[in-house]
Amino acid sequence: MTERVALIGSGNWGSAVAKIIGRNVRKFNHFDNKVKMWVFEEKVNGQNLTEIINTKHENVKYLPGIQLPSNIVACPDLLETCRDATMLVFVVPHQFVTSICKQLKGRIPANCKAISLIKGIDVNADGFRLITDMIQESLEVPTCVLSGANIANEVAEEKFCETTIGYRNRADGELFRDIFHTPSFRVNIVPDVVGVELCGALKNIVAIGGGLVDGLKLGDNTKAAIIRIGLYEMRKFSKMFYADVKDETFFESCGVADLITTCAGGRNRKVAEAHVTTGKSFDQLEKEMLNGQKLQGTSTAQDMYNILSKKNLCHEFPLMTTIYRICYEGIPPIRIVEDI
Ligand SMILES: NC(=O)C1=CN([C@@H]2O[C@H](COP(=O)(O)OP(=O)(O)OC[C@H]3O[C@@H](n4cnc5c(N)ncnc54)[C@H](O)[C@@H]3O)[C@@H](O)[C@H]2O)C=CC1
Ligand SMILES: O=C(CO)COP(=O)(O)O
Repeated sequence: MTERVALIGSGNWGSAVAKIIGRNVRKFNHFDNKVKMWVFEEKVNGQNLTEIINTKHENVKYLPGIQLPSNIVACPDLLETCRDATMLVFVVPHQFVTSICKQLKGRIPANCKAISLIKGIDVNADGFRLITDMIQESLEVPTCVLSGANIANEVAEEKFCETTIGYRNRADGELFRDIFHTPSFRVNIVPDVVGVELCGALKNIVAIGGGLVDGLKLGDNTKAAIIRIGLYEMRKFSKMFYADVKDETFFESCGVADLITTCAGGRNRKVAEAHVTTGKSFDQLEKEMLNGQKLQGTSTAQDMYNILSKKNLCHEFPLMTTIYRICYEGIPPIRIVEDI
């Protein structure tokens, strides 16, 4: 059977993986060579971003300077992008997934499989859900996850790194590995969707902590302590809510490696550092510094705080709780070391 891949999202990470997927589908006979990529349409210098991508083969706004393969076709219509797909790659900021799933519900082929590259969780009045569960339940498609130490610009420049795919069904994990694995983007597949996904979501909160430490000029030992305590709280939270999460997962690229890279070079780190040095709010800095890209760590800190406070568990997660309070209650950033 010929598989047809559709990409849902075209930001910084979405565009970097488009480069990989566009090349990889050409290497195998079991993939259609054309890959449609849904673009949230916007004007860039008066021109539609989809038109720019389809003529210049470059996402000039979200991944400038990187050539995309010509078989990546930008499409502004979500339903048209996914109409005949058999493999859906979700790669949008997590706040947009609910509305995307609502639009796609009942409108995709029955034999579809999905993978989420999204780092975040979904919190509502009843509790919280993994993004993979949300996709799987609303679209009724088996859903894997991909997460790792993968700063998009470095991946797009083909600097070596690793990543982790979590699968429920091994055949799906292997099929998705085919479209992502390259010599410079090494994929390991593991049977722990929940562990891989929670690592990716929760490390963004710790990355805010890493940036606060940088802004306060507390040094490398303090940063390492934040990373260690963060890893501990990530594992504790994951196992508290999902007893089957595996310890080994925290040693994969999605675990300790992603924590290290994001605390060194990610957007969450950069904006948190600027929050300390300028005193400006995270929302304002996101607009000023990221040119349309989205921060995930602050809203995930809020999501996690909502979960913990409802269950009277904040005292068991002092780092995550303090990061929330710095972001949303305005307590002084130095409390990151005083309150843990
Ligand atoms: N950028 C990176 O280095 C990495 C990002 N990720 C994760 O990938 C996911 C996607 O992030 P990026 O591709 O970096 O996105 P981004 O933050 O670069 O870009 C934001 C995207 O959201 C779109 N958008 C804006 N308003 C929208 C709306 N109302 N509805 C739908 N889309 C809208 C924009 O058009 C743009 O494509 C996130 O969960 C992120 O944590 C994971 C690994 C690396
Ligand atoms: O997830 C990432 C790297 O693996 C990117 O992190 P930021 O969103 O903080 O840039």
